[in-house]
Amino acid sequence: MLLHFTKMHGLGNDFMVVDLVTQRARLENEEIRRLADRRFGIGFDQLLVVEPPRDPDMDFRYRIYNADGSEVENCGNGARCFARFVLDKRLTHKRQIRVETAGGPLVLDVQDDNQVSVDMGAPRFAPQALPFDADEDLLTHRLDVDGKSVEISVASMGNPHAVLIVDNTDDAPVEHLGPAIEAHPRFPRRVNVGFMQLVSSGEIHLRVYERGTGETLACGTGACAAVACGIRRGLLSSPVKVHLPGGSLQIDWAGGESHLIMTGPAERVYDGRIALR
Ligand SMILES: N[C@@H](CCC[C@H](N)C(=O)O)C(=O)O
Repeated sequence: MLLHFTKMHGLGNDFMVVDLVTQRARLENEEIRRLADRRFGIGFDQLLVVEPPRDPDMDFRYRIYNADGSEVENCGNGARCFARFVLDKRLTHKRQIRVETAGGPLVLDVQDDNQVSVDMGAPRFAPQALPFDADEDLLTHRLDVDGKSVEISVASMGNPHAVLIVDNTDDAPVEHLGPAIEAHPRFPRRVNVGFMQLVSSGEIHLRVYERGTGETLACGTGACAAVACGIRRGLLSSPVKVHLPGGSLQIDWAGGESHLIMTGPAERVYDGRIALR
């Protein structure tokens, strides 16, 4: 069968977006890995699937798969592309869209300048929220990696994040520490790893080694987690501009149980069809 899809990106974090409201398909793990391959397939960091909601108070169900085929709880850059996609494909006329994800509900707001703001919910720092093997909810934790002790903060944005502060993201040890922390036994469901350089109380540089994908040009939930950890530690104050290799996002967060708002662009690249095996 031929599956219609749209290739999109949010700051270079790229997606294959598939409408399973008007099409039928079974996308198994092996098929997703084949489609994600940048030489033998379409190539993407995440596959985003639009499904009808199971909860009548929601507009859609938003499902997310990493390039390695694993299904995950949340994707921030993907959420902005999801909103553009359902409007462009006329699956809704609403500019405020409520979606259910495996990590909880999200509210997506498409603005007049085509920027999309996403209510990402409240960050959670308790180790069991990720999960992370630690006795207490601390601002920072020590983690032994390859015989060295590194300082991390942890946060869940529906999906799990570890955040390290580095002097300069340009020469941060992303390729070495990223995979080692992603697969660290204290993170039983693996983790996304952010490397944050503080520029001022309202500006950071960030690189993210994503669980199930590797380093991407931008990670929306990673930006939210880094800002939440920075504000909680008293190092940042809202709003914070986050500069990622693919571009910049704005994150607003008043702290505590308040919801974090992420604002940034969402771009369509092309529409296509591909034969499924
Ligand atoms: N690119 C994303 C995050 C995608 C999921 C992540 N790799 C995970 O496994 O949790 C974003 O923009 O948030």
